[in-house]
This record gives sequence, C-alpha cells and structure tokens, in this order.
Amino acid sequence: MYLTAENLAARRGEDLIFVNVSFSLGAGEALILTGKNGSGKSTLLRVIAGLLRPEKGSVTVSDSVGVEKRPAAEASHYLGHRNAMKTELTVAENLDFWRSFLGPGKAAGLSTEEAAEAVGLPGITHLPFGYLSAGQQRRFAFAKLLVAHRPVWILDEPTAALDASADRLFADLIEMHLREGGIVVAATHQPLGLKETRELGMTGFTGVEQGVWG
Ligand SMILES: Nc1ncnc2c1ncn2[C@@H]1O[C@H](COP(=O)(O)OP(=O)(O)OP(=O)(O)O)[C@@H](O)[C@H]1O
Repeated sequence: MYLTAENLAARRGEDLIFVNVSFSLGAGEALILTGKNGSGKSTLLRVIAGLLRPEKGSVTVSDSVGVEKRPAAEASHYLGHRNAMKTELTVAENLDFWRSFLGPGKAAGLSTEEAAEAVGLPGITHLPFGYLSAGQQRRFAFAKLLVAHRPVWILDEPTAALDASADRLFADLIEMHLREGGIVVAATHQPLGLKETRELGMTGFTGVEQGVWG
C-alpha cells in the first residue's frame, strides 16, 4: 500500500495555506506534521481525508507503484479535533454506526468490547457517550479506528485531553498499526513517542508568500 500526495495546494478563505506539497509513504511509514498554530496542519489532513478539496494536486492510494490509484479518502480513517460521536447515543451505538459506515465489505475490525479493551475502557460501552469524561471520550473516539479496518490513519492532535497512560496506549496502538503495514499521517504538538517517523514542517501562508513551499 502506498499513499502518494502530488503537488498539493490548498486555500482557506482568500489565502493559499500551502503549495507544492508532495510525499509518498509506504506500508509501515508515518509522517508527522509539525508547525505552529495556524500553519496548515489540519488543512493538509482534511485534504488527505477528502474533507476539503485541494486547490491543486491529488492524494491517492495504490497497492503498488504504478498500479491503479484510488482517492486516499476511501482507504482512510480520520480522527479530527472533534470526536465525531453522538453524545445521546451509547458508546456501543456510536461504534456500531462507525463500523457499518466505514467498514462494509472490507477486512473486519475488532468487536465493540475488544475495541473498548484496547483503549483501556472495558465494560462501559452501554453508557451514553455524553456521560464520559473528556479523556474517556477521546479514547472511544480512537476506538473508532479499531472497529473497521482501514490502512491509512489520519490523526489530528490525537492525544489532546489525554493523561500520560493514554498517550502511551495510543502510541502503542499506532505502532501496532504500522507494524501490520498501516500508514499514519498525524499532526501533533506533543511527541507521540513513535520510534521511526518522517517529519513535514508546515509554515502556513507566510511560507507561500516567502517562497518556502514554491
Ligand atoms: N474554515 C476556514 N475558513 C477560513 N480560514 C480558515 C478556516 N479554517 C482554517 N482557516 C485558516 O487556515 C489557516 C490554517 O489553519 P489550520 O487549522 O490548518 O492550522 P493548524 O496548523 O492545524 O493549527 P493548530 O495547530 O492551531 O491546530 C489558519 O490561518 C486558519 O485561520
């Protein structure tokens, strides 16, 4: 599996936030986006996830180099700043929704209880999502990635609102995904503690003005 971005450019409002962003990641590789607030990390992740149309360029996945390419969004999980869970539904109902929305016909993911155990919160999936603490909610938002298998994980500040043990747990789950041939693109201010990663420093639209990207 390859994730390939070619000459991506994206605009927010009037401004070009980045231009000429290209990279290629193979199975087991992780790319970490760094840069100050507003430098375009979330914008790039949303473009990769298919949630924002690029101004230019493309981002695709393929099984090997030169074979048929598909939009990256079809092979991707996206964990954004928000948890994307309905507060009035139970954790199990939320995860069932995501399993059927993201997973039909693809390789199976974990059961709801297995996923809850993997994020360190067994036995409480019958509770409404809105009853949980901020950290518990974030852990279950991460569990969405486990109930349906998708090879590309796009993570925007995945460890926001987490304690140190959850930081370690998320890093372990990400490492496991990479060992199994997955691909990760993540924006983070806190180091995720991953062993081998590549880094892309975002500069925001001043970078475009100054020709850093071009
Ligand atoms: N919906 C929008 N409309 C107009 N401008 C936007 C919109 N969303 C973001 N921007 C602008 O785009 C730029 C990049 O924002 P982005 O959220 O990608 O940055 P970031 O690097 O992820 O920041 P942070 O570290 O604060 O999460 C910022 O200048 C921001 O103000």
